Amino acid sequence: MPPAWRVLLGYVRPYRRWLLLGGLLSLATGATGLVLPLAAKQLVDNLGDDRPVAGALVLMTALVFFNASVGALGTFVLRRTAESVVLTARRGLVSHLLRLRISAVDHTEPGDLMARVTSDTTLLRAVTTDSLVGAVTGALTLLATLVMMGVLDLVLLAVTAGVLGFAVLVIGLLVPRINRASKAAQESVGVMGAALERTLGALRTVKASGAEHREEEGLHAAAKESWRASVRAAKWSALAGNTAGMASQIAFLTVLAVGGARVASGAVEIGTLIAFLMYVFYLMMPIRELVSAVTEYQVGSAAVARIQEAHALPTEPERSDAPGAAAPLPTVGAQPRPAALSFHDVHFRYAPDLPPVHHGVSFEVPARGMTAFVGPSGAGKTTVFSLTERFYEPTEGFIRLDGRDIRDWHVAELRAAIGYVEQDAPVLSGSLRDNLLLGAPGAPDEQLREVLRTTRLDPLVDRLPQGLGTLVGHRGTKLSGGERQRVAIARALLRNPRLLLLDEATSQLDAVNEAALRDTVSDTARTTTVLVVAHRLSTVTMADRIVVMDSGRVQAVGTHTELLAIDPLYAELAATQFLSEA
Ligand SMILES: Nc1ncnc2c1ncn2[C@@H]1O[C@H](COP(=O)(O)OP(=O)(O)OP(=O)(O)O)[C@@H](O)[C@H]1O
Repeated sequence: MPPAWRVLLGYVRPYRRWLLLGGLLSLATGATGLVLPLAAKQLVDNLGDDRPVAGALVLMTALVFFNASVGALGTFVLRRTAESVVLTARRGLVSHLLRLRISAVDHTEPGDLMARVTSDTTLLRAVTTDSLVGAVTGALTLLATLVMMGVLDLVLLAVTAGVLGFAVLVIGLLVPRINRASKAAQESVGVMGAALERTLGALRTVKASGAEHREEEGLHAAAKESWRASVRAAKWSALAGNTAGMASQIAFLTVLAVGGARVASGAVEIGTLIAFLMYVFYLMMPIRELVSAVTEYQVGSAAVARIQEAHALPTEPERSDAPGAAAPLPTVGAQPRPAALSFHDVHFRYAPDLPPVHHGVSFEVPARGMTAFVGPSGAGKTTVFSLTERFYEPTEGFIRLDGRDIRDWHVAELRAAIGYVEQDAPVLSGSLRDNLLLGAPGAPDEQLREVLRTTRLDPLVDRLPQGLGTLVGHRGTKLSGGERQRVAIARALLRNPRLLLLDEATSQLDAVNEAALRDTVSDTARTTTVLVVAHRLSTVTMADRIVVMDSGRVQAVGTHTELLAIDPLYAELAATQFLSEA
């Protein structure tokens, strides 16, 4: 992984002009601060020599106003740049997360990823202004102040440098501690995000299980851990900040004492000592800036590391000759050609440390018609769909859609050809219309009405006060299980798929709706290739072919009647579901 500063510079690059402007304004503010002591020296000298002081007073007033207004502008420009850096990081991360491989998502916690997008990116704000700009402006101002001090009196400069050198040593010891504590603090925010997501994402189950207290304890413990880590980081940062503050004060007092003696001995004038003391006072600002640059950099680099970790998660493969091409949208209105699907000796495991799920799966599904996949739980039926969608890649063997290896398809093109209804028929929060048009935003109203009729959703839409505009709640909680499934099926049909994958799509429907949907599927199968995974054989007895799977292998293929005669597993499944006589 590249070092944090290089990543940060990458984020900042598009805004370098703004950053430069902000930095210059900060420097201008610092420069006026440097001139002020000279004006004060002039004032004191003039007073001592009984000369007019009006000029020095006007200069000092002008400098104070200039300092305030340019300072405010500089702060605003830097803040704006920092917000832009946060925006760039967030956009980059969100775009990356949306393209993640499903296999990578399987190993992450959505709550932790959310924390990386929201909380970790926010920390870049401070690191941009305080670290990048603060380090440069702070160092330059510090250098300029030291030069001015040297011009005034070298002995007093040596005294100041001695005190500050000691502070730098102490702060150097604290820096690694700040880094470790910051990393732990941000990780604990991620852990808390994951814990929250787990509980709030299944609040009904938590309540039904009477587990509120246990979940509460877990969340409180995660919050406490986050507090503990942040407090540890705050402790080291405060110590570093105050070491710098204390060093400035010690320098001030030492200069006062040594300077007083030098004034008494006539080595320096009183005006010079006052100007020097003002510089020691002004020294505090760049020192604070530098210390905060160092501490914020530790916090920021921990955040950058977490953002980079998320960026390192693998994204989906795209066909090599079409990298980054925009996803083609499904053909609106027109009925596309149905596609054939075939698996050729497909072997697959979800992860290298997990047992294989497919041990050489082969089958051929011609274009058009309905094919059902049946078999015991865990046989690998849903995995057939996941591989067809290219959520995962087979470890051996290959899959063809329409005679073409699916690896030769652009992923977006492949998915545009497939309508997929997942096992738990997810519905996204938003309106019913948003959900239906998720995959086909340009679908004409006529087609939408047609699909609503086929999926028997039209009475629901008529009943709802806001019709298609009705909000369905988080994960569609305001809909019944059957309604959710029908919404998911309608959504898939609106994409005019060439291949429709229905996973347990009818399991939550009542008898009337199930029969209606069976008719819909049969109708669709006349113009499209339909694959159905079903446990209830009643829904698939009329399929053109049934693929029986067991333990990651295809055991038999045939029609319901053929399989009853030739396949003992199918006959057993049918017998347990009272379908043998069908
Ligand atoms: N994302 C995943 N990561 C790891 N293992 C998985 C994953 N998804 C499924 N599996 C495992 O793969 C095997 C096959 O799962 P699959 O969902 O394909 O079976 P299925 O035949 O559809 O079962 P069911 O009828 O119960 O839905 C199971 O043992 C399951 O535990």
